Amino acid sequence: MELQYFEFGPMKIVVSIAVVGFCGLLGFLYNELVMKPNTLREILKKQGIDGPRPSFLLGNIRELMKKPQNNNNDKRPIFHNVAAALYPCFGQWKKKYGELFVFSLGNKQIVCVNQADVVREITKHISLDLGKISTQRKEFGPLLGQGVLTSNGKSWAHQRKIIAPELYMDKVKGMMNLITESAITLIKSWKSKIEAEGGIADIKIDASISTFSADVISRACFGSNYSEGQQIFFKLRTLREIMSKKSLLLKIPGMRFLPTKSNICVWKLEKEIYNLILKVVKKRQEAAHEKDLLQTILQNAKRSNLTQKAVEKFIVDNCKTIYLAGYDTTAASASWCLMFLASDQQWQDRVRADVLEICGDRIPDVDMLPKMKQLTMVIQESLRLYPPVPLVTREALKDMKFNDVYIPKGVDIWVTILTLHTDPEIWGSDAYEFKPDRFANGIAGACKLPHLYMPFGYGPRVCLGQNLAMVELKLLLALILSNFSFSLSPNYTHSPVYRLLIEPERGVNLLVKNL
Ligand code: HEM
Repeated sequence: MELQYFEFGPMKIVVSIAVVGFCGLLGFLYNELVMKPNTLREILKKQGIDGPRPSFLLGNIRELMKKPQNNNNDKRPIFHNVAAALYPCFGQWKKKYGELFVFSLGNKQIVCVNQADVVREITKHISLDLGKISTQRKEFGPLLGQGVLTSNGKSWAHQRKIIAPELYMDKVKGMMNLITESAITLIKSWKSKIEAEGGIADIKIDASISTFSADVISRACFGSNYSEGQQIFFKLRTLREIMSKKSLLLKIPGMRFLPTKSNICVWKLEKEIYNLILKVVKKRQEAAHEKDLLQTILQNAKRSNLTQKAVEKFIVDNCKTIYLAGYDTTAASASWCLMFLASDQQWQDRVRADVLEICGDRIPDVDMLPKMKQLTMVIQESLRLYPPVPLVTREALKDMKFNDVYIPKGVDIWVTILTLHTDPEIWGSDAYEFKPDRFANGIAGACKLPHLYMPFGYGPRVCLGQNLAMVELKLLLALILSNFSFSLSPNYTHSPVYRLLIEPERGVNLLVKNL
């Protein structure tokens, strides 16, 4: 037999590397998209946790995208079953597969939990093994970075320890003057509109509410003002809107560098936000300033042994988190509260009477806000029906057990706040109605299982800004109620939409007049 020698020229080396690389890629994709998801599904299925069959690559994305047929121009009655309007598939899956079911998004297996005892165990869990969506998941990277909202383990604990004290109630009390000034600017702008329109103005309130909440975050946390932070907020909102539509596509390497339909490139937007935040930081470093959140973040970054680039990233990611987490959430909540008060004249009168009794003609201060019980009830009810963050996610970073349910490492857990907040079994047959009275005896008196009311999330990762958010909401609403009376404008179209937050897609139009 003759031996044949195989000569390796440069071309053959390149081809061999390409073939080996291609086979490796196929193997990797097969493992990620078929083997791993199937193994996890089998483990869950053995415990009776079943769910809709995933389609290859995209999982159940097609079902999630299906919306009930509706024409947004229709003037339909306002109906508060937001979950059914946004994601009918969740209701169908729950009906078919029970309180715990699994579905897929790409290679991710997600267990949706509606079972009260399992939710309780999850909310009580404090170990670092139950993390947030993993930082390795690049699709959310441009928006959230690796700040306190998305990091896990010791890195999260370190960041939370730095940021949390800056948003404790005693610090928020110190922000009252700033918040009041921002709210008064809004009141003045509405008064000018009313005057210009001859005594009654049709106001699309969203822009002014957003400016208020952006101004508060900029001034209270970053010592700048809205006009300086305006570009950052605008670009972050654009990025959030893109991410809410394209998060799965952005998993594909290279997608961040391609322009989207509206000709915006995610990578460029991310870079611009990065540079804008660094500009605010640089300005701060040049000028001495009183201690606020930005100052605390800067001091801690300086003290660390990180490289210059890592220090910058630490600062930018955490500033981005606070700008993002604290801005649109509060604005959306205020808009929904005003929508409810405008559509229910009795409640508007009742809350106003309460506010006026407490404040008279004075501007509300820190001691007055806790006394506004009727207003608190309206905010709580609005956050129940329209929680701006409709689901809270976790990832099992290790194999975990909640009651008898075994969740293998790598599976995501979704607690869908929106469905828990409107479950007739928990809230009664009037679960979809606006009835703030249910909170007359606090959350414990409002429903059978109070731990399932969680507009600010739960456990060790509960919202850091809830004190600030409640003070902002109360102060703004109290000032609006004591200056104006208002009703829904004929131009209002009820249009809740999910863009990582539940917000009114077409805004909220009110007819406003001076009291
Ligand atoms: C009405 C307004 C707000 C709502 C409904 C809201 C809701 C939430 C929810 C549901 C979470 C997730 C909690 C979890 O995973 O269990 C969260 C986290 C967070 N929120 Fe808020 N939030 C609001 C306002 C704010 C404000 C004003 C700030 C800051 C100024 C803020 C900062 C944060 C931060 C930093 C986290 C991450 C906490 C962590 O992972 O350790 N939020 N928020």
